[in-house]
Amino acid sequence: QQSRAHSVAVLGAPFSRGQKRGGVEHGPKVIRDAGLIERLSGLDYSVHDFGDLNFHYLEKDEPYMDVKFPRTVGAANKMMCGAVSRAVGAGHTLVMLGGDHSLAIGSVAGHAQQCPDLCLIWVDAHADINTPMSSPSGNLHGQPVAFMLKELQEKMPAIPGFSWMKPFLSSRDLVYIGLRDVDPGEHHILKDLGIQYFTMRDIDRLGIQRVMEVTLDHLLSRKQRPIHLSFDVDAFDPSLAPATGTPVNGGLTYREGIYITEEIHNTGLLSVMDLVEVNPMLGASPEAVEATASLAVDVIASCLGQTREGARVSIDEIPSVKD
Ligand SMILES: N[C@@H](CSCCS(N)(=O)=O)C(=O)O
Ligand SMILES: [Mn+2]
Ligand SMILES: [Mn+2]
Ligand SMILES: [Mn+2]
Repeated sequence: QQSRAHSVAVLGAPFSRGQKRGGVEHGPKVIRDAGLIERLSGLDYSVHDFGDLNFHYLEKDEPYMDVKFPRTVGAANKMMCGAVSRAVGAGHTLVMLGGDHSLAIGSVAGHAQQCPDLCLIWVDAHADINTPMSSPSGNLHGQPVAFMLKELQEKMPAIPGFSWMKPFLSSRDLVYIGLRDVDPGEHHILKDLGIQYFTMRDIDRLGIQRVMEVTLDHLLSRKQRPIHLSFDVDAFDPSLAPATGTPVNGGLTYREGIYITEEIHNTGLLSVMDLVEVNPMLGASPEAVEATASLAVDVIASCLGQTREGARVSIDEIPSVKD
């Protein structure tokens, strides 16, 4: 048996109140049903399935400054923060299964409690960096990054449910890949803060190999540090990942997405990853749901060392060809 060099923990986060479309709370189940644990068990990790967090949807949770379900989302992220901090503190590489992208607030905050020098790679069609004032929808799954950034602190009102956290991330420690649907307020923030981002146009111009080279150089050349990958399945083209809440045409190809995750694996620095926004109720057919969930499993497995060239095994592990 290969040495189990690392330990990976899987944590389900069945949560949907960062947006309005029901079903994304079933994301963890369909990703597990697509064989996630089995696939990870075949890699060089010991796999611990922590099951699903049990979130409470508060009955009374009136909008605040048009922000929807602030107290429910805030409480969910406080729970998420504690769970992620404990898992990383126990030495696990962590895979968080969403659930909507508002959960990244707690996931990255919990990771930062253990690894304050972490860097964040956000793979998404969207920037998810609206403030409560700039958000066109009031949905908190479009705002998580704004809650993390120290440079936005004076622009962020005190939202009920979020008094437990303080911004912890510097904008230089964040890179976006896959953007193609950015709101005006978000674009202003990206430019104002000088955040490094690669849109789908940049990927068309530079190619994914160069995008990853620049991304990893930007984040790691000064200092090697833990990587948090927050991967929204809607980064992929909707033809590949149809079962998601905010699909946008012209997304990542399968090969681009897998190249991103292979390069992140090869740094040896991946510490926490989120795989969010799989919504099985939004697939037009069972096949569409299965395709989206199976893609999520491929992305996670590739982050954790599954390769397209095959795994290195000792010769005596290869079943001899029976004559
Ligand atoms: N920018 C829009 C859409 S945000 C889409 C959120 S996600 N997590 O990327 O699906 C908004 O803020 O409502
Ligand atoms: Mn998105
Ligand atoms: Mn997102
Ligand atoms: Mn989405």
